[in-house]
Amino acid sequence: MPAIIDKIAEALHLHKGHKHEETKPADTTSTETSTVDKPKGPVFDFNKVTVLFVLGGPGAGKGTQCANLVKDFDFCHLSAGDLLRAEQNRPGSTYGEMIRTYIKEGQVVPMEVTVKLLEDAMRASLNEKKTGQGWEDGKGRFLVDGFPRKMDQAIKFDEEICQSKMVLFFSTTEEEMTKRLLERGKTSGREDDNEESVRKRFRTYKEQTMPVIEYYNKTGKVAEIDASASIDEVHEKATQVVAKIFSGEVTHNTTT
Ligand SMILES: Nc1ncnc2c1ncn2[C@@H]1O[C@H](COP(=O)(O)OP(=O)(O)OP(=O)(O)O)[C@@H](O)[C@H]1O
Ligand SMILES: O=c1ccn([C@@H]2O[C@H](COP(=O)(O)O)[C@@H](O)[C@H]2O)c(=O)[nH]1
Repeated sequence: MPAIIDKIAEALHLHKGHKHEETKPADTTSTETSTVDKPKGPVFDFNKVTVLFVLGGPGAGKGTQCANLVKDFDFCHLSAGDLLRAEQNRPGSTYGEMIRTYIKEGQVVPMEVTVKLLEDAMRASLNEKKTGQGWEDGKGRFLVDGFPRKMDQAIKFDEEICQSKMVLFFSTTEEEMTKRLLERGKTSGREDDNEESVRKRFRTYKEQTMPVIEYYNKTGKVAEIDASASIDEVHEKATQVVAKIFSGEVTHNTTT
């Protein structure tokens, strides 16, 4: 493990038996109770916890559409970028400066940090005992937005946190995404909504995130949604796709 990852893992207590030593919501996790000599499996049970990954290029409209889908389907929306920005700004965080640098450079933060933030947020949400569709009997449903950005994150999350059900892939042209990001940059205050960072984010997207989408495409889990139209039109398409995923009508790759 490279030194920085080691340091991160140590501070996150990842060297000490990982999830099997942590408090878990009793009925959403795998069945093991002992902390030793057990085969590692996902922390959360796929049969109770539904995870839809939400991918697409920078500025494709992932966050916008997630906010709409939350209202339609009672999802818990977890944006990996938002969790990282919150950690960056948390007083006393060991990783604040490191996260700031990675985000400004459009690079993917070492996966241990992001996966841990997501796991903690999922656990907190499940322990909150939300009400609404899909939250009865210890169940839960999550839109994990802007994640996984890189193959190592995809494998780690599916194997150790929760097997994802499908990927919502919002696609549009780089030209349209750039236009949206630079417009957003006028008011967002985000340190990466400027021309230089946007260029770097697109490079990372092509080199590291597109292979993740290709990987899930090969495993038949990608629902591609054309995100070029207006927010309302894309929302309409996304709602139909998610409804079909929940009804079992969509179980393999689709394009809308
Ligand atoms: N269909 C759309 N048409 C026009 N503008 C849009 C559309 N969808 C989103 N936008 C706008 O584009 C900008 C980027 O959208 P959003 O933040 O949802 O993208 P994102 O994919 O989550 O971006 P990032 O990956 O950078 O976080 C926002 O200002 C949003 O209002
Ligand atoms: O899994 C992730 C997700 C995000 N990042 C970093 O955050 C920024 C911003 O992400 P948005 O989804 O656009 O809000 C991204 O460019 C990465 O630097 C990450 O490292 N890992």
